Amino acid sequence: QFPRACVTAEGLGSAQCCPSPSALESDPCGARSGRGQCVDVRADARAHGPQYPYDGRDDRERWPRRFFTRACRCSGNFGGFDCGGCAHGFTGDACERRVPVVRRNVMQLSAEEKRFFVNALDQAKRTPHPDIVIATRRYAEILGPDNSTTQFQNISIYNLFVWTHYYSVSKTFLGAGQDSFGGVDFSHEGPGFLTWHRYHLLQLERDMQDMLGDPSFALPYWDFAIGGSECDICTDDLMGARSSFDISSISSNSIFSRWRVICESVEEYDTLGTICNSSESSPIRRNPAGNVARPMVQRLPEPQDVAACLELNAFDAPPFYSTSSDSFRNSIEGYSAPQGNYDPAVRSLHNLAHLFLNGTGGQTHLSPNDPIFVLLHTFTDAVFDEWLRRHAPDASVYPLENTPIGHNREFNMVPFWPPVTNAEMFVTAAENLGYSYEAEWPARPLTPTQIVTVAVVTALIAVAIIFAASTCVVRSRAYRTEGRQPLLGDQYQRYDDHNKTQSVV
Ligand SMILES: O=C(O)c1cc2cc(O)c(O)cc2[nH]1
Ligand SMILES: [Cu+2]
Repeated sequence: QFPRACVTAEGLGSAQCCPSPSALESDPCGARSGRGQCVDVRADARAHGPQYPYDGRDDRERWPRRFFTRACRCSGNFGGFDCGGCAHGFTGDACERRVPVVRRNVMQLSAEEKRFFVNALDQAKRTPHPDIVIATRRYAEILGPDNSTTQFQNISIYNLFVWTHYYSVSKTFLGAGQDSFGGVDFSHEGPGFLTWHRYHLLQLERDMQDMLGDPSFALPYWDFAIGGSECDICTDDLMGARSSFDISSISSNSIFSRWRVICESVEEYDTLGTICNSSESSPIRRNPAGNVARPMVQRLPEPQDVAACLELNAFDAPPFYSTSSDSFRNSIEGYSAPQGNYDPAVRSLHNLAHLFLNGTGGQTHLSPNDPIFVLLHTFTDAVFDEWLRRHAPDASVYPLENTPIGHNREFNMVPFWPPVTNAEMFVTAAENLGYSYEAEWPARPLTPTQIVTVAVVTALIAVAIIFAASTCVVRSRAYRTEGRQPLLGDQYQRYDDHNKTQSVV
């Protein structure tokens, strides 16, 4: 994805993408007013893991340098591909004013807020992106036959969100007649899973803010860790109920029954070496809890699964892949159990929520076509943010090298523009990224040490109470025994006193 202003044959030839924020004058990146500067794009050259064995065969290696080597870097609170906009959470001519962007539980929105959100998504599905276009061919074929046209297309704001995900997971084309290579994923099965999806949501949220003219617009989230086999957001006031006529379709009362998916012809792209374009095809398919062949994915994650993964101390662990154990990232992504142990049969948390949907939302090349993707991923990002908050990690906790290609700390996330590294998203949202979550987290489960401590303290207290009570009983018995053998004089004295009191009354 690149700015429309950059994808002319001339622009690609120069390998520079530094547009001017004002259409009236040439002022790359708004440098004259101090908004930003046109700089060389740095791309990570450190070793990646063994999963990807090629070099130079894929446009996404050392992203985005195959296409452009110079881009805008914005100063202060300025932002955007030409520095004509503001960083997230800022507004005003000089981007000097903070605006709160608070992501809330979608189930707690009022009826009017729900309607507004659904309509805003539908507007994003229909509104062409004002600035960004998508490549529909690999770089080798990006110029048209006359060498003056280029293979890019306009796309709607929401479909761009779908396309970026597809592009990041697509296979490497190795040539006509050869199988494409599928052991590559620039946004899943590695530490970049959380940072990539965080930026993906930020881009959609920002595009929708601009579309709505409201810099405080916030995407809500779906707390999918509610257990059971009910999709609580699958109602016609939110993501659409089940159709009464087709178990895998959305009810015609929901606007989402009219949505059509993009990027469906994945076999064609992989055999011909083409790329998904903005053409829409069939409706969204969804059949929550309906995968009869896989009982394991018929129930949503449990609240304690979230509590358990938040307890994991290590952000990620070698080999920084979908096989990692004791990795917070692999647990929330859902390839290992919430407690951290890797088991190839397990699907938990984020992955389980995808597979539970059993349809468009459960296939990586298509999943964002179902708008539930947005809410599923804001929740995943909320858990990531809570982990960052509790564990306060240093930047060095994110691995610098030997992760699967695309996932090293300084790698520019594919295919975002302007370039943004995984490291830039490995920070707490409220303080650094201009948005926050309104969320409550399930109580932390006790550790074995804490359980033993509580048991010992409880036992000691019980012993103390029993000891005190038995001492009292023994003493009062002794007292009463003494009282039954009084001195004779004493006894008459007490009897007298009693009578006196009575006579006064
Ligand atoms: O099989 C999985 O675990 C699985 C499916 C799926 C779909 C998707 O869109 C994701 O982002 C992840 C994912 N994992
Ligand atoms: Cu996902």
